[in-house]
Amino acid sequence: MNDIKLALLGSQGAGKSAVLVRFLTRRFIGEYASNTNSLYHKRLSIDGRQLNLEVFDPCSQGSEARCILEEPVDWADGFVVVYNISDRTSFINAKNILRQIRETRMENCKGEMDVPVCLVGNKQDLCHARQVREDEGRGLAQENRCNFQEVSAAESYQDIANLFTQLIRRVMEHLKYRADRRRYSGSKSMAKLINNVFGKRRKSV
Ligand SMILES: Nc1nc2c(ncn2[C@@H]2O[C@H](COP(=O)(O)OP(=O)(O)OP(=O)(O)O)[C@@H](O)[C@H]2O)c(=O)[nH]1
Repeated sequence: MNDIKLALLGSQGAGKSAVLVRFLTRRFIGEYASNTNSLYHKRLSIDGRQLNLEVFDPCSQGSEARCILEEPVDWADGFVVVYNISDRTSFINAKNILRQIRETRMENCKGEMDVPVCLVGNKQDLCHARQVREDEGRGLAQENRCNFQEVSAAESYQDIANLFTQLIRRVMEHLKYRADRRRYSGSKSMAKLINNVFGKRRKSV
């Protein structure tokens, strides 16, 4: 069974809990406690594979709260970064969060392929009050080589289910890549060791 760890990041009130609860329960619940960190668990089957999904929904992060961010950035295998399409400040905050994910990951996992991230523009039902155009969201996602989806946690389940499914697939590929890489560098250093021990002896025969 694979363990997959995701973290949801974004501004206060962007709808992180609403998006996650929609995915986990198919329901929209209007209000959520926002002063605690929550860890959700779910067993899933994707492409015939059984998965243990853990999702970390931290209490809100302001753009200045780098220390709160670093914990989930180290822990998670993939990220959902949520902004509210009717709140430009939340979009700017999402931009900062994407940069911080990139920087923290670059420091910790040198040379690894990009960690899977999905940028989500929530509250699509509030398009009459839109402050962030869809192409701006798409452009930011392209710059950061991540997936992008506009959704409405209030109105629809399917888009949210699709984005989580795609993200989980990318996380599984990423974890496999990391495991293969570790195995490869392990066997390379073993080959080096064998060469060091026996290579010299062979030369002197
Ligand atoms: N119209 C609309 N409102 C939404 C949507 N998603 C969430 N909301 C509302 O936005 C508010 C904030 O939603 P939350 O899910 O608590 O947001 P959050 O990002 O988890 O907020 P914090 O826990 O404070 O960080 C709540 O009043 C939700 O009912 C949506 O798609 N459309």
